Amino acid sequence: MTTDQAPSPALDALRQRIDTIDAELHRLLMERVRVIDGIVAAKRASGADGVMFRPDREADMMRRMVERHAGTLPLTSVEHIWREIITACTRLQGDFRVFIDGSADVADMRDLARFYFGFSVEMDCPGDASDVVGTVAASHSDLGLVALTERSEIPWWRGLGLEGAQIIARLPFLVAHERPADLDGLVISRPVPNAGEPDTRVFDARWTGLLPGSLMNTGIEVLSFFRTADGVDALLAASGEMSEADVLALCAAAGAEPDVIRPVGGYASPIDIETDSDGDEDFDTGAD
Ligand SMILES: O=C(O)C(=O)C[C@]1(C(=O)O)C=C[C@@H](O)C=C1
Repeated sequence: MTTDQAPSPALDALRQRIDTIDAELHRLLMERVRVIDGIVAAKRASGADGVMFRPDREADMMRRMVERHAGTLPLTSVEHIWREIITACTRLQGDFRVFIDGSADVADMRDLARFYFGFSVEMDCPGDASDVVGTVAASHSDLGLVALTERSEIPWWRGLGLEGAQIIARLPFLVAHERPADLDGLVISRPVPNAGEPDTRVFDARWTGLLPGSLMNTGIEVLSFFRTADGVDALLAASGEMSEADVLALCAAAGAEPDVIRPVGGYASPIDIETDSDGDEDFDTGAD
């Protein structure tokens, strides 16, 4: 049966070309999975266990994908297809679940989890962001997804630490004004074996007094903050090149003097796909 009233030889030829491309894509996917078998063996030989995600490697791959992309296929569609593939390839290395933050909008949170971790990953909602952190810390290789809000109802990041659950990625990775699955979120995991240096480091910082507006002018980003009775608990992001002492000094210069500052993870810098280095808008995100 054909869906076109008057199929033309030209249309037939184009469909044959599509069939050839689809068969080749499928063949390459199966070949990719055979390579993953080798990656599993290499990771085992190097003693890596637990979390199989390698966020720095994923970020590198995605950056190259953005650079080589051309044509009318929305970049976020390529991203989504690739996310499905990479999650399937990760699950072949060891099963994991994604624990989602129940304090965020459920539909937005599920969209975000599905977009980045695929349709077959098992999801669970243990409670709010603090419960996600605690559940991930107690797990072997599960991931957590926490929504990022400017002002937080709870200082959920207090449960993070470099030995337990920590921040490993920031979402969305491809930034555009309008895009699918656009909830701001952080991916939480137990330590990633042999992880490289992140572009951005994240700190739990606490001080007495107000949140100085000038803190943002120092190059430090306040990812989220919680007001305590006499001060502020903040989740701060700073360039990966800055040391803890640098961050402390910048905070002090802005008028906040943290009595606690702890590294709680880091992430690869998201890519703005609407503005390239020349300031041109040249990527189609699929937004209306
Ligand atoms: O390169 C790896 O370490 C892999 O596990 C492979 C792979 C992939 O499918 O490309 C899968 C998961 C990681 O997060 C990064 C990449």
